[in-house]
Amino acid sequence: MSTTATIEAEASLLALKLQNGQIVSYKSNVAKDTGEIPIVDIQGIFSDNIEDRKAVAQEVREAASRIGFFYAVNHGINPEYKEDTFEQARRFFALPMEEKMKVWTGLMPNEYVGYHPLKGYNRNQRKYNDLSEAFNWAYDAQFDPGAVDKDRPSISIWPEDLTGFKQTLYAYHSQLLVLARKMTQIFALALHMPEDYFDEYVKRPEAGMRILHYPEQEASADDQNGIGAHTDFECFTMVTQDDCGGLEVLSKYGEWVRAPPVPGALVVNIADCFMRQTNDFFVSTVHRVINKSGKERYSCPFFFGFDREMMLEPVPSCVSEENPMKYPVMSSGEYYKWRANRAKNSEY
Ligand SMILES: O=C(O)CCC(=O)C(=O)O
Ligand SMILES: [Fe+2]
Repeated sequence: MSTTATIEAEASLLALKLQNGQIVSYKSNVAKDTGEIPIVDIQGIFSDNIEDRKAVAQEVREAASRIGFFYAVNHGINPEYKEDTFEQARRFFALPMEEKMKVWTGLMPNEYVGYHPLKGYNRNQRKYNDLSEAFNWAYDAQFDPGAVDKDRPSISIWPEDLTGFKQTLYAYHSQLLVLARKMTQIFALALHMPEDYFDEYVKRPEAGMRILHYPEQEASADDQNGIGAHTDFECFTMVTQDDCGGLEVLSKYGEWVRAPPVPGALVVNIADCFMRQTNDFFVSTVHRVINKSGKERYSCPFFFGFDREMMLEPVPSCVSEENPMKYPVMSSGEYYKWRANRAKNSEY
């Protein structure tokens, strides 16, 4: 089956068909600095005073419903975790191809874990394949300080002879997991729901993480992406960037907006499960990376979503008789499996 590359939709609009079936249009392929992505100081989420937590939730509500992206600062995670993770990323991606292919994601049907080779995908049907490689791993109850079920097996695959690799990556994963559960409560407040509304959904969360390596790109942005335009699958993502830049976000006005690194910040973005559950109130915004920094870029997204067993029922504050649910209800697990398969299918 052939899918759309960049097509001339109208006289001056460009369009893309995404892996989730959505068609998006934009005015120009050139990104701008518009300052549309807000910086949210999230320190108040740790306060014992509900009013402090609600104040952060209000800013999150605005960002999540307008552009679907924000920078979270004062999140409390020691920057050493990031540095240690990037050191492991450099070590892993420098391995010979045959070593990396021992944990190839193709060995794990229906799952997104393992190694995704350089130029393995062409998400937007560009002239050259996407110039990035990645290693993904999944939630492991052994490394979850809040685990309800420590013996639950994890689905990840790990390289054998890389001492300290798994431990270092999970050290950061655990920190982000704790923050993500807290942020889930803030998202509940942001939706004008009780703070514990999603607690049951995240006891056994979907909490995948990945390290990515983007070599310096020589081809033009019209001919190649680092990672092509896409939306994420889960509820929300927290991205750790290095200082190269290159992340771009598609605004609802059809403009590519740069999301440059902000020191110490995590980039938080809404993903498709949250958009579905909030009946499009939260927006899962299309994004991509093009590394024109002249340096090797590394990044580390943490994807947080609901227990695979839970149904993606609409959030009550987001539906009404006048605004009925737009999406069929399915379990998170069914949705992830569908998306993982589409993402790994090179036709898209
Ligand atoms: O590398 C980044 O900054 C973002 C990567 C990304 O969007 C993804 O892996 O889904
Ligand atoms: Fe993404």
